[in-house]
Amino acid sequence: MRDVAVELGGRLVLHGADLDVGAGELVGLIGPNGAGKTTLLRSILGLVRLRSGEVTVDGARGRAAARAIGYVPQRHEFAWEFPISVEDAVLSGRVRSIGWLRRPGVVDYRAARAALDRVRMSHLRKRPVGELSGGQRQRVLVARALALDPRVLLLDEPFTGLDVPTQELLTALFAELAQQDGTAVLMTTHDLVGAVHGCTRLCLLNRTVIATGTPAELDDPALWMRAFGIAEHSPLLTALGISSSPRAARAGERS
Ligand SMILES: Nc1ncnc2c1ncn2[C@@H]1O[C@H](COP(=O)(O)OP(=O)(O)OP(=O)(O)O)[C@@H](O)[C@H]1O
Repeated sequence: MRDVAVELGGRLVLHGADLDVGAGELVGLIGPNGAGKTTLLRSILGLVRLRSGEVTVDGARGRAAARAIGYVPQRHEFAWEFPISVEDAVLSGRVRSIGWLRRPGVVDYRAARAALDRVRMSHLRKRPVGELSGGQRQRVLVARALALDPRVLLLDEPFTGLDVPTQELLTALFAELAQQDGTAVLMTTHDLVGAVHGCTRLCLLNRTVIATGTPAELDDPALWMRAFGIAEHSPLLTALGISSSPRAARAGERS
């Protein structure tokens, strides 16, 4: 993503945003409410018009770029009242490959089962999606995104409202997808402590990219204060284990 600006409702919600996510990386996209995290993901998916700048995914631009991407939206964005089974919901993630009017074939069912296995949901594959708990729904959305074996995985707040075992299951899965499968994973989250411990790299966003770097490289309170608008002695810095004396070296900081 190079110098991306997005205007929504007449307001500039993202400007000058530069970000690279490489194969095998698990990048945490973090920032306060309204920072533009979802908008940034949507701009990668080609769902919002860029006012300026460009996004390329695996060499492709615009909607063509979306072919390489598996997307997990926020849970409330999916139509859970739709009368379909878990398996059908996951198969809907393969619609680009199956085609809208075709019936899924053996290959499609096999891929859906494999994706459900990865989130430990195979035993519920015949269950109507409307009967699932919040954590089970989240796992279905992840399986749906994995059904086409994407090279890039975009996750919008995947941990919201999940219990600790489900969080741990998904955290391990995202790490495995990055490290073993070489998937490029970009995830928005408000679980900052989890992001610091689980991500290979972080991107601090507040309408623009404030800084990117490994958690160790972002050990500078000034960056977090700028991104989150917090004070020098905020408990957040203590919780993240970031000392309150600014460092001279500011890895990846933009002027
Ligand atoms: N369709 C829209 N029309 C106008 N403004 C919008 C639209 N969608 C989002 N915005 C505005 O864009 C800004 C960024 O929103 P976005 O949802 O990307 O933030 P976010 O970082 O994901 O926030 P949160 O952490 O609260 O989910 C916000 O000020 C929001 O009000």
